[in-house]
Amino acid sequence: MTGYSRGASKPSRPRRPHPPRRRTGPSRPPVEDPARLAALETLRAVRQRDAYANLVLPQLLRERRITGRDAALATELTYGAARAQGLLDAVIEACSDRPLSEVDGSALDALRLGAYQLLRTRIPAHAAVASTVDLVRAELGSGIAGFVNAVLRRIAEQDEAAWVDELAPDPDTDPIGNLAFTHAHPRWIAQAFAEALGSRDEPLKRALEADDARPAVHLVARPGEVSADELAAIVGGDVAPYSPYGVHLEAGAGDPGDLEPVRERLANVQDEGSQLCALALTRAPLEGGEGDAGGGTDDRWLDLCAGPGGKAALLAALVGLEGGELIAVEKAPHRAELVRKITSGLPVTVHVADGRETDFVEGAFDRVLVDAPCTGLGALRRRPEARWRRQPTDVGTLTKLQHELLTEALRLVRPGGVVGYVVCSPHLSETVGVVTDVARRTGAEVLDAREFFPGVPDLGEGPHVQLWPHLHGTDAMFCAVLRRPVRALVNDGSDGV
Ligand SMILES: C[S@@+](CC[C@H](N)C(=O)[O-])C[C@H]1O[C@@H](n2cnc3c(N)ncnc32)[C@H](O)[C@@H]1O
Repeated sequence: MTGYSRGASKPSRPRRPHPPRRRTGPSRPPVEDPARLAALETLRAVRQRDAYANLVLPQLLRERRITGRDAALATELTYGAARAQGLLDAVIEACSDRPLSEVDGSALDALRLGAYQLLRTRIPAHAAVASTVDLVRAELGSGIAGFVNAVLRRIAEQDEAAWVDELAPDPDTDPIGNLAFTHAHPRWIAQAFAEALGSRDEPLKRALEADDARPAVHLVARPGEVSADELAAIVGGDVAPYSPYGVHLEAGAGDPGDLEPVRERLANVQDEGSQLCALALTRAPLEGGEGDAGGGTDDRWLDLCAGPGGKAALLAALVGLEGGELIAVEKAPHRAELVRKITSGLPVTVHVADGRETDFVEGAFDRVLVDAPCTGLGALRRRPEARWRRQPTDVGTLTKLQHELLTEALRLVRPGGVVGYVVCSPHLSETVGVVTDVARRTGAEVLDAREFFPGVPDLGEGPHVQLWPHLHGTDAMFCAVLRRPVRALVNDGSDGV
């Protein structure tokens, strides 16, 4: 399986002038190629035990003291091969004498690593093939090395563009499938992007292209501690275009966790889109005067899905400057612990609880953030293997939870208070679908969220905001802002969904 549905137009296989040569005999001693070995082992962990490449690889690099150019090479090859997996698999399958399901898993990892070097890097073909084959021979023996050598040599016969031309679905009959293949996305995800963008041509192409590139790391300066200008000067980055607290680092600038301001808790790693969505919640005007129940206050904020705590830290720093406090709720205990760590020193109380079943009284908060669990289709750039792991069936389970959390948030906010609903996904079921339905059922007022993203261009027709990598340089975050009416909330008795 390659992850692409090519339907009736399954391509003919290329000619194979050289049948695979099977080598036998004694294995060579282990190769001295720490970068590729680390990449191969990470790809194996991703395949075998559903590991996350961006957790496994940094740990391997640290343990083996792999630094500098070797670390950069290992990172490029691992994340690149994980991201492009479906495209690579289609090419590998076209060059193999057996279906992928019959290829040994470890050999497949090596083939992905080799194919990525051949198709998507400037590493000379002979070096890409030889280094991969050496690794396989040392790790798996000469027999498998011969097979890998034969497949990689066939892949090397043409470049990525030629393979795409040969294997991608016809752009005239299946434009979305063609763009999905070309930019290494599963078709259903490209389809979801197309629906959110209202386009199956140039905007979709630009969105998928940007989503396939390595993202820059963004930092957020902690309000009240350091300004974005100061942070940019300290870390050698650029002040972000839209977030007053944001700083962009150069791609490949090393581990941001090693930066002194991050170690000293003056700054955190946080995508600029996440910063903007958290800030939107703080910018929406509240209603209700001193005489109203709970009215006139703005000092008790709630983050209903807080882990690992990036937005909680930003919100807490801001509410803290005004003498208020943030309550952070997180269901998973280990993620609640991360919230405690990242918000230490800030006015935050962390509760381990299900956000749908807390002990808080109705109307207890002035502002509530629901940064709901979601498919994460908006942050695929940052999670290399995620696009091939997520399934369309994940969407239904998540939208049910999203409905329930947003409904509860509207109960917990005071009349006249505001709720920010945020997901890191452009999938319409998780975004507009959830908000429209909950607003209809509860009678909550949907505000024009674009007003709370000052200076940010290309925000479309509103009232919700959908950010995009190709338009804003951020993750594809979605943000809606709802206000609980000063009159009572409607309860239509249904559980939603
Ligand atoms: C998108 S993440 C939140 C990211 C976070 N706001 C940040 O900026 O770092 C969603 C979080 O919700 C948590 N979660 C899932 N189901 C939940 C529930 N029923 N109640 C509360 N938290 C939940 C997940 O464990 C996850 O940590």
